[in-house]
Amino acid sequence: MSKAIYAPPRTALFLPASNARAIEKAKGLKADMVILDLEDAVKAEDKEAAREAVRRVEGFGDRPFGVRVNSEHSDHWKADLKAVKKSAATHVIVPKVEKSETVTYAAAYADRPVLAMIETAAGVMNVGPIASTTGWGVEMAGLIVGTNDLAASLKLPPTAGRAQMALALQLVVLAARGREIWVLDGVFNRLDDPEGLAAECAEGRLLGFDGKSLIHPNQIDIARAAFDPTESELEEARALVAAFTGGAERYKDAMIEEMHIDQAKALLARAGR
Ligand SMILES: CC(C)(COP(=O)(O)OP(=O)(O)OC[C@H]1O[C@@H](n2cnc3c(N)ncnc32)[C@H](O)[C@@H]1OP(=O)(O)O)[C@@H](O)C(=O)NCCC(=O)NCCSC(=O)C[C@H](O)C(=O)O
Ligand SMILES: [Mg+2]
Repeated sequence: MSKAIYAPPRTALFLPASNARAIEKAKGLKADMVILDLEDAVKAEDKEAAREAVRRVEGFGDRPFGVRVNSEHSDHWKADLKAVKKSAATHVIVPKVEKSETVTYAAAYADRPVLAMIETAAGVMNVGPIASTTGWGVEMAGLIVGTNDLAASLKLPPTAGRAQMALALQLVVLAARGREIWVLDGVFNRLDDPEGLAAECAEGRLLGFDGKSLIHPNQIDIARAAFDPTESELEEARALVAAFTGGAERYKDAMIEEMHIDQAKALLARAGR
């Protein structure tokens, strides 16, 4: 299968592969990536029909289209990977990854670039090798944090928040940046809390995530705005690039060097996507 090159998604919308209405709706939504779920969002009795839907969907225009399979410990693992192979999906999303071999297996069976979900303590402790999986035609596309399962795996009490998983989030970002692959933040469960979502997206961007995984259409615009550079960031980047002549220089009240210009150019390129 020929593989297109995509920019890292700011917004990756999950929806149950068993929900035909949501699949139709997603075609007209502005999420950068659409992910059909075969795992937690699909009831056991609907799994086969959901796989059939995955095989039938023609795609979502020129956007990346992922399918999340059930985990390697489930009875659905191989059937799901086979369905992905027969589908128009551009990526396979593998949940609860704890070792490189899982990525290798999924890549071989689904014949798609892999986004590995890191959502257990064991996955976090092994995230470096997982992000570095190579060989056997594996294309490691990126990492997604699964914050709900991670909270359960860490045995966090219901009152815990993101602060209590900060180290895990940062380890995932570090592993992805070390391999120059995508890294997406976990979902925000509260459907009617736009301020809370905006705050969590802003925090995710500050941590270095490329974008956020989403569960509802009303989350798309908020997440997209949070992960796009602001006008003042862009103005500052343009001014910095224009001012720089080389070496170490004073710019306003700070020292700038080549790496600051590279960062500014990357920001401008991101805005021009
Ligand atoms: C969470 C929901 C079950 C809420 O459903 P509902 O209350 O029915 O939504 P609304 O009535 O507000 O929907 C309004 C319209 O929008 C469409 N819709 C809703 N959600 C989606 C969606 N995700 N994609 C596309 N379209 C969507 C409805 O069909 C309505 O359309 P219309 O009929 O035209 O009015 C539901 O939002 C949902 O199922 N969300 C996705 C759930 C999911 O995929 N979960 C898996 C990913 S979560 C995850 O990965 C967690 C991770 O593993 C971890 O451990 O953290
Ligand atoms: Mg999960």
